[in-house]
Amino acid sequence: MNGPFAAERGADFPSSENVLISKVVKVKNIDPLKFFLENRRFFPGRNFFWKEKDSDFFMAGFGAAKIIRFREKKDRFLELKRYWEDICEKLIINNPYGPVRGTGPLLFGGFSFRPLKDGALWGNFLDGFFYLPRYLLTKADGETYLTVNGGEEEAVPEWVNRFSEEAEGFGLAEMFPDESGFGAGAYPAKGTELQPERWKEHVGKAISLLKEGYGEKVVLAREMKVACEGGIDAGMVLANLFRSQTANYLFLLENGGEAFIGASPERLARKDGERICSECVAGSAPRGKDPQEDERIGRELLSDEKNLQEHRFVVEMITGAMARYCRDLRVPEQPVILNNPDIKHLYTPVAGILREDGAFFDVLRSLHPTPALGGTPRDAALELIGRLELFERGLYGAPIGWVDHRMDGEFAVGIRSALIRGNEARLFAGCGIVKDSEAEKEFAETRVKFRPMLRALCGKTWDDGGMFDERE
Ligand SMILES: C=C(O[C@H]1C=CC=C(C(=O)O)[C@@H]1O)C(=O)O
Ligand SMILES: [Mg+2]
Repeated sequence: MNGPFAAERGADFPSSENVLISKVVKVKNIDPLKFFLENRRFFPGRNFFWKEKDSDFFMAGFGAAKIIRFREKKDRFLELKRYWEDICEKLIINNPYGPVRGTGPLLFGGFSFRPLKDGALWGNFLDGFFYLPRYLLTKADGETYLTVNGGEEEAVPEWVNRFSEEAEGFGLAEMFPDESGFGAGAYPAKGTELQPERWKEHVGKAISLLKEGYGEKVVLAREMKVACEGGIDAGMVLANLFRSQTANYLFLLENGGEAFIGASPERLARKDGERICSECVAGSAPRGKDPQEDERIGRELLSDEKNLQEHRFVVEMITGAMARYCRDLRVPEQPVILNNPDIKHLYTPVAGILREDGAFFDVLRSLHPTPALGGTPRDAALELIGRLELFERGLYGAPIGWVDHRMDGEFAVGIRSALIRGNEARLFAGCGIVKDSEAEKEFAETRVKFRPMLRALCGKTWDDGGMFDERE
């Protein structure tokens, strides 16, 4: 394997010889986000946060009982699956509450979009990066649980109890006292679009190649850089996203001095017992300025041939992949509109019953990347992405989420996301290119997709002027 991190040590599966003890206790109901923001300082660079899409399910992970950071040998999904099964064979679980989703031993993390070629941006995450958290706070079905994972049984640590008592006393607004958001805009920030003209040229090339019959669809993404004097607090960005992106997944994955963060509308797969589901989210339009305009844009999107094409490739592929593993597959015939604060999407849910329990990793592996992030046919699209995209995707557009010892879990697609490092953030946004695409329109679509993260980082977007005119 080439690249600057090739010789790095410790980048593999850690030993799985020891018995793992996982203890679950119910704790007083506390606000998971507040709890996370207040206590992540005890485990610098070793935390994660997850909120499920459209639900009141949260997980906050603190510290690591194990860190799993690996390169692909042959098949990352199956390599991780084997490793996790091995750990799970030696588990002792002390959980008096029965199987509550998201409690007990589980891995949280993400894969890279493809095995990395160049470690410059994503070297610390490698091809897969997961935690078995030392402490895990879970909110599920209105109850709050704490899981403690380690080599021996341990009482609930003092910092958890202390927080429970004090939690009533303050809100998010007190943690981030700033009128323009939870700290957003509190310091000067500068946004730079990286190589926008070159990106449009490459989109033009992709359109020509598709017209020549090279393929049907390819997703091309681009990057922005936001620099903030005085550093970026990933916790503040998370709080801002939490406030604005209520229907989306919310994720933060810390890795030492770096953090991958996002608010994605797109589910890759969710498994709960034998039930499994995925989602087709592709085809986009901006929100209207008032309810009438918004309704009109929605109606037009539902009958717009170019966007319907983008969407159809995703439905065909996901349906085919799920059919290999499921029975009783349910797929609506027509998409509906999925609304986010800045953007509308075409949306089709896909759900079924797994024929073989434990096949979660197999499903993930066959779904990723769907044509919402790769293209059709997959191999031709991936080749084009390699040739035409101007950065390495890493965790952008890749599966991020969790899996437990029953092989239940959930993965989102890591879009509407950013990588934060020191006082700089890299933001990513892409769009589905088909034969009928136009480079300028696709460019405008990526600008809409950057908006939520820009606002969460610096309280401003394109409309506010002044800070986004510089280009590299
Ligand atoms: C690739 C992205 O969005 C995908 C998901 C939904 C809609 C898309 C579209 O309409 O182009 C993209 O396929 C992104 O947000 O970076
Ligand atoms: Mg699109």
